[in-house]
Amino acid sequence: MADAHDADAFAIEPSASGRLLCGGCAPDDVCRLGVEAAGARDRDLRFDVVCAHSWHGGPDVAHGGWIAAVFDDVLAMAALRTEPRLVTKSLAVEYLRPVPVERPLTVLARIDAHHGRRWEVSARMTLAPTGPPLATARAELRTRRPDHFARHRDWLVHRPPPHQALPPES
Ligand SMILES: CCCCCCCC/C=C\CCCCCCCC(=O)SCCNC(=O)CCNC(=O)[C@H](O)C(C)(C)COP(=O)(O)OP(=O)(O)OC[C@H]1O[C@@H](n2cnc3c(N)ncnc32)[C@H](O)[C@@H]1OP(=O)(O)O
Repeated sequence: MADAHDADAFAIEPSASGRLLCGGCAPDDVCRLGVEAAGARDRDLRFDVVCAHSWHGGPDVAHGGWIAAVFDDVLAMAALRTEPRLVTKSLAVEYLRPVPVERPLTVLARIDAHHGRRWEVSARMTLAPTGPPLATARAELRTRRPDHFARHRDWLVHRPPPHQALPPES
């Protein structure tokens, strides 16, 4: 994991059990969103996904934010095999049918195009093992510039949180 002095050394590496996990999930070696990589099929990466009841938004149906987060995760993973230093630039989700909680789901994700730092990726979510789409997503990813996190920290250091701001001059 990157330390405070070299945030740009941050890159996803397989966890103890071989999973590719984000920085928040890696210490516990489990994806809190319920996403498990399940292999490749033609151009698609396949993921087994279950929405825990705690992520419900309506009665026994998934919160749309959980669906978007799952897509963000799998779309990054689709490109991660080639490029470990990515960020999401844009993400568009189509919510087509309610997504049930506590039901096995399948998500297929693929790279549609790649030019330089720019990646276009897409994914679809169905009931497992297949069926009509419940939701689909498209995203544009960027390969991070080498100083991405350092630039962010430099930018932030000049914008302290309000309680640290200097009192107004009397
Ligand atoms: C938190 C990171 C996690 C990464 C993990 C990924 C690996 C996956 C791993 C494992 C499986 C788990 C999956 C998890 C997946 C999660 C993926 C995410 O959700 S990533 C988080 C959400 N996305 C962002 O935080 C991007 C925020 N946006 C940006 O940083 C920029 O807009 C960016 C890089 C997308 C722009 O790229 P350009 O190529 O279009 O343009 P340019 O020239 O680089 O920058 C344009 C302007 O944006 C600002 N900007 C760009 N980068 C900046 C930076 N680092 N700090 C401050 N400002 C920046 C500056 O104003 C700049 O203009 P001036 O250079 O000043 O003229």
